[in-house]
Amino acid sequence: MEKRIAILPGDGVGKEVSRGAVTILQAVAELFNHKFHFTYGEIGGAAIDEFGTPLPEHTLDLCKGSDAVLLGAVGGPKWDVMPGHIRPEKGLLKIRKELGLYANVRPVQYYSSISGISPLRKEVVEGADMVVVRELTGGLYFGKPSERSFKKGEASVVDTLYYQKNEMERVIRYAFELAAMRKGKVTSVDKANVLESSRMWRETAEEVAKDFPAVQLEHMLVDNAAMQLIKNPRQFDVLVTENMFGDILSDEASVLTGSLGMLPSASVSLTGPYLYEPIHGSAPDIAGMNAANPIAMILSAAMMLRLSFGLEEEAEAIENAVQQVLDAGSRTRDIAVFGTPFLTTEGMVEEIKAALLDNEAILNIMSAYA
Ligand SMILES: NC(=O)c1ccc[n+]([C@@H]2O[C@H](COP(=O)([O-])OP(=O)(O)OC[C@H]3O[C@@H](n4cnc5c(N)ncnc54)[C@H](O)[C@@H]3O)[C@@H](O)[C@H]2O)c1
Ligand SMILES: CC(C)[C@H](C(=O)O)[C@@H](O)C(=O)O
Ligand SMILES: [Mg+2]
Repeated sequence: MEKRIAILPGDGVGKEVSRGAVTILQAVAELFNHKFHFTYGEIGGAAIDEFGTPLPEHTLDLCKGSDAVLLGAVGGPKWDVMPGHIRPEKGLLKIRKELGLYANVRPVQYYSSISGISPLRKEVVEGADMVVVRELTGGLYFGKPSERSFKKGEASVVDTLYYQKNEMERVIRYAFELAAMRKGKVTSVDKANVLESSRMWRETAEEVAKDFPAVQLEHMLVDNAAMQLIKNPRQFDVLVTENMFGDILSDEASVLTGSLGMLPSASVSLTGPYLYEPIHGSAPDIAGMNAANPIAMILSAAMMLRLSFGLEEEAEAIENAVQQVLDAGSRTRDIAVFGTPFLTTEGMVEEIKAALLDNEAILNIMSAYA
């Protein structure tokens, strides 16, 4: 198979983890005899520095002309003080809007070999397996009016939570389709006791549910959902929710796995290429230190192979390699028990690559950690 993949490393650890994902994809191409053409584009702070805008036209064109897009992360303190309120994050919001990426799919998978890393008790997190489906091109992030150019000292400010019904309908439908292939339950998360938009969200969920008689629908208020996620995470299958609620709940859900560095995502559209990115940010506190966990990015690449290219076996090969190195005891700092040895970003990528290319290699890793 021959595919064009746009790589947008972005800022901070985004650059380090996307290098890792490309290494793994090259190994997959070699192993399974595919041709992946990687073309690099700028986004976020890196694009501001070079072109004065967080999403240059040529980056957008590159993405539109590719079969899939892999994105690292954007942002960092360097650009928090930019004049004219040019923010790296605006590039991310714009690419999501321009590519029509209406649903952001964030699987939260429990790995038994690193269960000790979560601050939650093993009995609570064991077996947790859910997907957060986050609406991605509407809601509070995109509603107008919005005073994105708030200036210090102003006495009032406005952000707007706006949705058209069809924007709710398509993402909720996606969640139901996903649940029908999984455990058959959708938890629709809203704030219907306060927000009018949430009342429409609830009504829409009820309407979509009629087309999926085998899928159970429950409604949950977002504040309760935040609590239930860490109290009893096994109750969840697919959660579907507004843009900002989904942003917050998915970072929270990463605590079940032990680290933000473990959670991949896929953003799907009705027409153009899908975009894949870890859910974490540019991690300025560890950027440039070869310390980031590349697994979220590598698992995002696996999601790309499965969802965009239909390469199920290849996706599974990556996921199995990740599972194997974790089972064998390989750790980056974020998932290492305090005081125990850990690998660099590159070290982890090399071990995953070795596991992918040669199952024998994993035995050597295991003996090294024994
Ligand atoms: N999709 C994106 O591009 C994205 C997502 C979130 C935040 N951001 C941006 O990133 C910048 C920093 O934001 P933040 O600090 O709130 O969130 P962050 O996700 O960058 O980091 C939060 C914490 O998680 C850790 N972490 C994140 N990814 C990790 C990884 N792969 N391995 C190990 N540890 C990891 C960081 O070290 C930090 O302690 C901001 O500018 C923010 O806007 C971008
Ligand atoms: C950087 C920011 C705009 C972004 C978001 O809120 O969508 C991030 O937190 C994410 O989760 O991808
Ligand atoms: Mg986020």
